[in-house]
Amino acid sequence: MTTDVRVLTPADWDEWYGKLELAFGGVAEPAEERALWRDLTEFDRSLGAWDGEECVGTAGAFSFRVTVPGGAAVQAAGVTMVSVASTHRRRGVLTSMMRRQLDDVRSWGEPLAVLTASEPAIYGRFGYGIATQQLRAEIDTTRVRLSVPDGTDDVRLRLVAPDAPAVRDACEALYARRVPARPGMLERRPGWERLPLLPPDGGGRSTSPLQCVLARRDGEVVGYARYCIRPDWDTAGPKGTVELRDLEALDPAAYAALWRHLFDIDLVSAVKTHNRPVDDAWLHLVSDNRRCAVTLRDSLHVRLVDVGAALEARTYQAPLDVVLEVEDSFCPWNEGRWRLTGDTKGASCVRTTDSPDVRLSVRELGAAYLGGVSLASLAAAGRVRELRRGALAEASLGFASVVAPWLPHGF
Ligand SMILES: CC(=O)SCCNC(=O)CCNC(=O)[C@H](O)C(C)(C)COP(=O)(O)OP(=O)(O)OC[C@H]1O[C@@H](n2cnc3c(N)ncnc32)[C@H](O)[C@@H]1OP(=O)(O)O
Repeated sequence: MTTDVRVLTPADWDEWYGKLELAFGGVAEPAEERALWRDLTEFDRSLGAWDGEECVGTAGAFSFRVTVPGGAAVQAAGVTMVSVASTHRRRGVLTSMMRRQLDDVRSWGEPLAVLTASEPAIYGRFGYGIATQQLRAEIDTTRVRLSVPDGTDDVRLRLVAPDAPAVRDACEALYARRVPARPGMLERRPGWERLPLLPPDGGGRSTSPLQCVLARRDGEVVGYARYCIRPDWDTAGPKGTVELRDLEALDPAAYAALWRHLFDIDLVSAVKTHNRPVDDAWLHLVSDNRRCAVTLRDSLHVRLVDVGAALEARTYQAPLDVVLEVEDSFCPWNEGRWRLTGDTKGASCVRTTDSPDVRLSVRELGAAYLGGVSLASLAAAGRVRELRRGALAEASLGFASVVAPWLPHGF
């Protein structure tokens, strides 16, 4: 079998996207969501694998800018919409698309590729490491109490229509202010503001439409939460759930006021959240974390496409001067020794022939890159080797991030 991997044209999008849907089980997406993904598709960055006239593989790449430790926004290819037809699986079609895509990303001068995986086992072989986790929780609000900080009562909350242009713009402006504060967050380019406004549950009738509460202090918007309500009843009475989509706030009082609102809604007994940072502050406001059913799941996978540029683009929490010996069989241009020096102000990462201090593969570098996975813990798993005593601690401290990296939404 020979497949031809080529750039997607608008005329082929319907077949291409149909094949993607089929590979994910064949349940058609709601029309609004499908239309959004079509509008967001960057055709010249998307690939199809063709067996004659038939599309048998898909892979897209959005143009993202992702926050890295230190607050810079770094260009990244947001790898997405990857699939191979069930008739053509396990014959190397994905591998050929990943080969072409990473070569393309390199030629575009983007130091990073990032993705979220349908299954975490797929992408390590291509040099992606799991860099962020998402925290999921189902909080029993009949038993768990919140302690809120001073000033919470000064925050005024209003229920508003989430898609009213002024509301949407206020939420986007606040989101944009939050982006540099946390590694892993994505700048939202025009069009992407539609993503958090998609109807919950595909517009089905088992949940409420999306609701939005805006937090204001002295007239200024200081936070927002968007959620829906899934009502439920049993013989004992109401037991609905608040399903939180997103929540951003500029300060602790606004943040606490929004969470208190979610806890206080009548006729519900749980707040469910499927994607929060692992260091989210509500974990310290609750009276009983055992009744919050917290779980973690892998989220953003990071691939350093240009090791030197990527490591220079971020800052380091503690001064470091280490020689990294990098293995990268899939992108051999990264292989070899790199001297990384840096601190909180900036960094340099250049080729060297000096003796290596730490040996690791590009996958481990990707995992550690945003500061949420410690090089020391990877070393404890045998995935990073310390070759100079003290170098591992130096590198681990330097790479760590003060706030946990987090990807706020899928793509
Ligand atoms: C970023 C995103 O869009 S994530 C979405 C990914 N897509 C899906 O999950 C949709 C359903 N699945 C599929 O479409 C396909 O099975 C894919 C894309 C996951 C894999 O495509 P294939 O063409 O079969 O992969 P390919 O033949 O190139 O496999 C390369 C290697 O990956 C391995 N591999 C492929 N899929 C998986 C998997 N799901 N889990 C673990 N290993 C896998 C193969 O065994 C092979 O290993 P080897 O090199 O040791 O022999």
